[in-house]
Amino acid sequence: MKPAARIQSSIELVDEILKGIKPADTIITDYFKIRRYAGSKDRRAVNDQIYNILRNRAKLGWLSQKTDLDTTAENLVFMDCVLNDMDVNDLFNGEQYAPAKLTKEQAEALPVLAQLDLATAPDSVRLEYPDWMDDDLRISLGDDFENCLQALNAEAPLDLRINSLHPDCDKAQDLLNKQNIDTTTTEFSPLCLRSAKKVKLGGVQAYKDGIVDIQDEGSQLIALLSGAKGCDLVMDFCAGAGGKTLALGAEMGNKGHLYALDISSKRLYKMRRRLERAGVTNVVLHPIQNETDPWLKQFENRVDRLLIDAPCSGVGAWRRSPESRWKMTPELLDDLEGRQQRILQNAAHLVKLGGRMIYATCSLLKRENEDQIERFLNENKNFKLLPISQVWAETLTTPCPFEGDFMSMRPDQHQSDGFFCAVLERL
Ligand SMILES: C[S@@+](CC[C@H](N)C(=O)[O-])C[C@H]1O[C@@H](n2cnc3c(N)ncnc32)[C@H](O)[C@@H]1O
Repeated sequence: MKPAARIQSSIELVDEILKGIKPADTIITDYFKIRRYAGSKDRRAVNDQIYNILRNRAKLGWLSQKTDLDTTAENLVFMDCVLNDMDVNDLFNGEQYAPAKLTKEQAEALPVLAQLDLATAPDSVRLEYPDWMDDDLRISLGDDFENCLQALNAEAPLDLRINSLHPDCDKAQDLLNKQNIDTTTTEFSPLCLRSAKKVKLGGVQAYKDGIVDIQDEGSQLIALLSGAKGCDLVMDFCAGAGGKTLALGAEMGNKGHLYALDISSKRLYKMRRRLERAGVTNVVLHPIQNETDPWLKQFENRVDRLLIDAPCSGVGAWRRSPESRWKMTPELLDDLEGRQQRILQNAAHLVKLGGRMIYATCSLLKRENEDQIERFLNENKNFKLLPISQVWAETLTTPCPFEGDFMSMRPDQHQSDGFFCAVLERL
């Protein structure tokens, strides 16, 4: 593809992504599936530009206000090209497969764009977060506010979890290496291999054979801290498509019973193929209506480990889906907070005496994390919070980086996505 044709592809894709119907990566994959003429370099160039635009949405919005350009796909791509010193007069040339010639407004914007200094933009623009989250983010991130938000807007590495159930698990890194996938081990999860480069895993044998699966290091740690090893009855209450269920099943060595529940049967049943590939056989998939589903009654006071990987704002995963930050609203966040409270409150009775409830989110907001635990403990004197260093020492061999009660993984400090975890024991 000629450079101008790549720009035209970016415009078409951004236009589709702005509709907000499907996730960006799905839209990009589908787009290139039917455009076989695009080579891997073309795809990479377009992909990089799209993600650059998604990571700089607030900045491009601010520039569009200053230049009186509407935030259409054409204008966003145009401004991205200008910011990256591309020759827009050459690229926007109106030829076949290329973008239309520069409009009068775009041409007039060029000298204005050259003068604008993004460093003078408000924090929410510079650091790419919704303005309404300003107080919550400052309260939650404290002195790390700037560093953490910058890290949340950077490209994420690919984290893989070694499947300890597989007989070749010790060879995982070598097997990946043989397919030219360089990985490093990480500091906290003994099962994590990290690749700095994006890799399409579909054709990778170690992935197809279930020796590794995709899982961020922070998410791996939550499964390990759950301490499911040796337990008879473990429940993954918000199992989704099974990221943590797979890891819990491996920890249990396929012994005992692992119930994976979710209100979305569609998401839950997506797990089947992953379970098969990983050779996890002790899982029962069960969709529930909600946290008060009568089916749950049979498990009252019986569960050894109850993992609540609660629905949340996903702030900690912003670097993986940069566009998600603009989909959250104050109303949605209030609603999520209510749901988190209800799930904690209604599922807690399932835990047996001496059993543990593990509450986790991929959020960094205090109101979804520490505040939820504080509220729950105030209302439920039959639970106590275990210091995370104690739980870590029981379940992991790596040094615990946390001194307080909670695990709080952050991209700026631990190079993982943002994850929170608290472990409570039933008294
Ligand atoms: C953070 S996601 C789970 C991710 C998953 N555990 C993983 O590791 O891949 C939260 C899940 O909670 C589910 N959920 C929301 N409300 C729920 C409820 N009341 N009871 C059970 N699951 C619920 C959502 O459908 C969603 O799949």
